[in-house]
Amino acid sequence: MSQLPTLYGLVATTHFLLPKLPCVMSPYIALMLWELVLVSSFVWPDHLEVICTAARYDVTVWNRSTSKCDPLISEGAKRGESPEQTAAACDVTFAMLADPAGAMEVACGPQGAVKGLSAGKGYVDVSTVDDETSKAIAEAVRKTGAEFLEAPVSGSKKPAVDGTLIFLTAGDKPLFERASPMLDVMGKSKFYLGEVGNGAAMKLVVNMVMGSMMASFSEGLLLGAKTGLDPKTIIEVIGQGAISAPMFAMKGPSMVEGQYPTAFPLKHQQKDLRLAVELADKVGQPTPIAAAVNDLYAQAKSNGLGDEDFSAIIEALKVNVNA
Ligand SMILES: NC(=O)C1=CN([C@@H]2O[C@H](COP(=O)(O)OP(=O)(O)OC[C@H]3O[C@@H](n4cnc5c(N)ncnc54)[C@H](OP(=O)(O)O)[C@@H]3O)[C@@H](O)[C@H]2O)C=CC1
Ligand SMILES: O=CCCC(=O)O
Repeated sequence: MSQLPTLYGLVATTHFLLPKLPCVMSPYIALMLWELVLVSSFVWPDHLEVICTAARYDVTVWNRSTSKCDPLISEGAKRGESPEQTAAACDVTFAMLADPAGAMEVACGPQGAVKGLSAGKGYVDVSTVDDETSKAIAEAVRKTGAEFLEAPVSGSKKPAVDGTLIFLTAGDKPLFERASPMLDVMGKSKFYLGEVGNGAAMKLVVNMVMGSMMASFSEGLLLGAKTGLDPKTIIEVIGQGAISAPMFAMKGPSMVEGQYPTAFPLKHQQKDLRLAVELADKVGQPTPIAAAVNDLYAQAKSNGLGDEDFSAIIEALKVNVNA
C-alpha cells in the first residue's frame, strides 16, 4: 500500500468541494477512502463501485479557514498544517482556489506549496484562473523539479458530487498520465490540451458562453412574464427546441421561484467573464456581448448578489424601466 500515490485536496470549499454528508458521497470524500471500509448506507451504488475500484488514496487536506476541513478529517483525511507542509507530505497536490490571487498565494506565498515541492512530485491546479497566473505558477513549480498540470473543471456542485466533472488539462504530460486515475474518480472526462494556458483559455471560453446564456435566458423569462406568458411554459418551450440546455432545465424552475441555491457563486461567474474579456482583449478578439454581460454581473455583485448562485443574475434585471 505504500506504493499508492497520496493525494492532497489543497482547498476544500463549502460550495464546491464539501457537499453535505451523509446524503451524498462526494468524489473528494471517495478519494480519501484508502483502505477504509464504507459504512454509510446512504452511498449510492455507483459511488460504491467507483470507490471500491478507483478511490484508494491517502488524503491530506488544508484550507485557509481550517474548520472547513473538519468533515473530511472526520472521514479519515489527515490535516495539513500549511500548503508547504501538505505538498511536502504528498506525491500529488491538487489546488482549488477562488481566483488568481488566491491561487498565487497558496502556490507561491510565504508558506506556499512550491516550498514543499521537489523532483518526483506533481502540482495540479484546478482553480479557474487566467493563463498568465497559470503560467507563473507552472514556472515556480517546475523550478523545484516538480511537474505542473492546470486542470480547471467544467461542471458544478452536482457533477462534483457525482464524479462527473470535465477536466480541461494542460501542462506536463507525464503528470497528466500519473494523475489520470485520480481525475477519473472525480470526473467523467478529461481533455489534454497541450501547453499551459490552453486549459485556462478553454475554461474561460466555456464560462464566457455560460454567463451570457444565463443572462439571455433571464431576459427571456422576464420579458415573457411582462407580456403575460407563464415562465414555466417558456422553460418548457425552450426545453423542446434547438436552444434547449441542461442549465436552463436545471436552474429555470428555481429562478421562477426567486430561489438561487448556490452551486456556482455569481462572484466567480463575474470573475470568469472579466478574465475572458481580458483574454479577448489580449488576443484582439471582439467580445462585445461578453463585455456587456460582465458589466451586468459586476453590477449584480456590487448589489450584494455575489454569494448567490449565478442564476441570481435575473434579479439584476428585475427593474421597471417605464416606472
Ligand atoms: N462552484 C462551482 O460550481 C465551480 C467553481 N469553479 C472554480 O473553482 C474555484 C473554487 O470555487 P468555489 O469552491 O465555488 O469557491 P469558494 O469561494 O466557495 O471557495 C474559494 C476557496 O478559495 C480559498 N481562498 C481564497 N483566497 C485565498 C487565499 N488568498 N489564500 C488561501 N485560500 C484562499 C477560500 O478559503 P476560505 O475557505 O478560507 O475562504 C476557499 O477555500 C474557483 O476558481 C471557481 O471559479 C469551477 C467550476 C465550478
Ligand atoms: O465554473 C463553473 C462551471 C459551472 C458549470 O459548469 O456548471
